[in-house]
Amino acid sequence: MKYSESKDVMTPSGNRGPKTINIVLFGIGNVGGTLIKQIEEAQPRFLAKGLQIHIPVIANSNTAFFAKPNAEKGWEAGFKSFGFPQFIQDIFKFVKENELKNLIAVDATASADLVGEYFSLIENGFHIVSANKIANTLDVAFYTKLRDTLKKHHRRFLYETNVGAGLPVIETIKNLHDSGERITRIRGVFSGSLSYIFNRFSAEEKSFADILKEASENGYTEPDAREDLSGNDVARKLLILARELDLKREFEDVKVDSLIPTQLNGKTSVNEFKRRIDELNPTFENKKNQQAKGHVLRYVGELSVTEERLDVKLVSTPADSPLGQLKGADSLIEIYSDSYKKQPLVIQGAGAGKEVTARGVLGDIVKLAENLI
Ligand SMILES: NC(=O)C1=CN([C@@H]2O[C@H](COP(=O)(O)OP(=O)(O)OC[C@H]3O[C@@H](n4cnc5c(N)ncnc54)[C@H](O)[C@@H]3O)[C@@H](O)[C@H]2O)C=CC1
Ligand SMILES: N[C@@H](CC=O)C(=O)O
Repeated sequence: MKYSESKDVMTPSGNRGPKTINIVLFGIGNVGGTLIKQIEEAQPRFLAKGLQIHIPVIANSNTAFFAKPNAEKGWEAGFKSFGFPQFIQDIFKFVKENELKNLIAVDATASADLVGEYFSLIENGFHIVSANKIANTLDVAFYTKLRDTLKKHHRRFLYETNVGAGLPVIETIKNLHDSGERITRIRGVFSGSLSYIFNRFSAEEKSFADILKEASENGYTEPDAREDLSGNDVARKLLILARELDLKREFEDVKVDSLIPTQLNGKTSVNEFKRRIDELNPTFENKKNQQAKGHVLRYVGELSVTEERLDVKLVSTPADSPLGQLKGADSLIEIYSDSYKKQPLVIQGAGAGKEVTARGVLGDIVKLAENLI
């Protein structure tokens, strides 16, 4: 498994060649697959700015593909024909043998197992960019240990897409907080998939189950849509923001109203859940019909920083309110602070979707690359 990347060569004008970043990509579903496409398309622009992004290793849950240099185009065929069973130790061996530098592991999975490998990735020289929210929502002991390990090995971990997909939510909140602003409350629609579902369900005569299926087909839901419907995904987002604000809260501290009816909760497998998805319909038809006139359903998260309270719930809100007017898979996040007391700072836009999320991941990669030599 030899991979000879184009080395840092001198150009005829005497300038150094482009700075090369080596990505090991875990997950080639909606986000990972789109990320490869976006990197290929943006490569000429990166090169013009002196940056070259290679993806020498592409892995899904069971296969790893060790690519040839500059051969990312058409990686799917290579992946199928020349993929190896995926073992993290083989990836470490490969990057070592090929002396690959500026290593970034991109986690575009929803896998807890991969998060378990973050420490060995860091110890083997990788920075991490993650769309996966799990590492930031395990217990505080794990959260702290991860940051201590990153510090010890001088590695970075960027995860802007954990909240609001491609929207600059974490960055904005972090900038405010780090500059001494006292954030008091963050509230809004944090789930792109549930925004899409309730925006349409409130306005159309289509069944809840049918709209949910379309949300999954569009790549808005989690790989297991029950993560969205249970409220876990929004709870994770609130917890991530709370921790950015130095609140040492645990996942169990988030008060969540699950949208999964009791008979489908708990022990159903993903496949059984999909088979019985129509059982969701009566519950949501009732909720829709029991509202006051001119009201719509929205699934809302609220972090009250001053009270250290995290709540996730379904509300009925006037159709002409800011949340009531949401369209598509938009998120709307209101940030209240000492400077934004009466009128919140508002971030709004697509809160899910493979294009916006992959672009957000690529944004983190480029940001990280700026600080590499
Ligand atoms: N789809 C969206 O709009 C957004 C997704 N995200 C996050 O991005 C992540 C990926 O989402 P999607 O691409 O929609 O999911 P997906 O289900 O389309 O793709 C997941 C991929 O991960 C792979 N995978 C699973 N376990 C793995 C492992 N141990 N090692 C390597 N690969 C593994 C699967 O084989 C699959 O290729 C999730 O954590 C999700 O929460 C974040 C923001 C928005
Ligand atoms: N499933 C999530 C995707 C982004 O995090 C959502 O619906 O918001």
